Amino acid sequence: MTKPQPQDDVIQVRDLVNRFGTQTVHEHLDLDVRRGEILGVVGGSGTGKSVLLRSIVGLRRPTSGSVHVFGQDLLRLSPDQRSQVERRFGVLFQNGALFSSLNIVENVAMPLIEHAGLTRMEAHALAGVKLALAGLPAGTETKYPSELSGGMVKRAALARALALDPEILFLDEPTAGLDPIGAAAFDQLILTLRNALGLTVFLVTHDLDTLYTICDRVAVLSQKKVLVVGPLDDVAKTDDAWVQSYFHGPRGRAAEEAHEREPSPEVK
Ligand SMILES: Nc1ncnc2c1ncn2[C@@H]1O[C@H](COP(=O)(O)OP(=O)(O)OP(=O)(O)O)[C@@H](O)[C@H]1O
Repeated sequence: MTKPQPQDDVIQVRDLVNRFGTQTVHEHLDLDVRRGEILGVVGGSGTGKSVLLRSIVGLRRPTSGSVHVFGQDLLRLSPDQRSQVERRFGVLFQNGALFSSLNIVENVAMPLIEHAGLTRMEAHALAGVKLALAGLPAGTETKYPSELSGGMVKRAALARALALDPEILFLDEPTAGLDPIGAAAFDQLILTLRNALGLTVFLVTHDLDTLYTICDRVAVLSQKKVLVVGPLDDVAKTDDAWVQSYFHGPRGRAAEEAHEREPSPEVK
């Protein structure tokens, strides 16, 4: 008989506390992220979704508690060891965060030159592949971020996040500011990339359509912790005022009905 295997978690957050002065954002927060899943993280404004993401990727030292990514605590590693782990994940921040003084291909090539030691020519060739993977039309490589639409900037930033072939992709509000058609296309791109590359995706979002269309599990941040985490249908039944008004308010019902009309065949 096969011995049951422990859950294959790539991220483990335990007893996390984050305070800013007298404000407590997280109090004893626990969360596991499973290999290969798309986890949607939701919660009211200011519940600490971005602070959680920043704590996991090592950009913020929590007040207390622990965060392990691939079993390693980033804040306890030497700079070299840390850089090895950081190469295994890519981050797409809310505003895209491209360098305005570099054109698109230079933006994507930068991590390949800095972290993978490629020559400029090699990095530009590979950056072109990543841009195509992210769905950037040919001819946009030499444009500057200010010359592209919001949707294209997101795709370019996604290409940069994918530059080093990460195993985990962190996305902070990826569809914010996109029109519904652009947002739906971006959702499909994330799903396709996860399915093709086996990525694990940690996705902070307010977008109900994204949750219904591509997320395997949803984590709700409320009352300074993860109030509930699980498949969306289970989470939506939680007896909590915010959960009920979010999932069963007019926008929640519209997203659910749209999903029932056109369920995504690709979600695991
Ligand atoms: N560097 C900081 N200094 C002080 N307070 C901060 C800092 N970063 C975040 N906060 C506070 O922590 C709280 C959580 O912020 P966070 O950006 O994580 O919320 P969020 O859930 O992502 O919100 P939104 O959905 O509006 O983006 C907010 O009250 C914010 O003001």
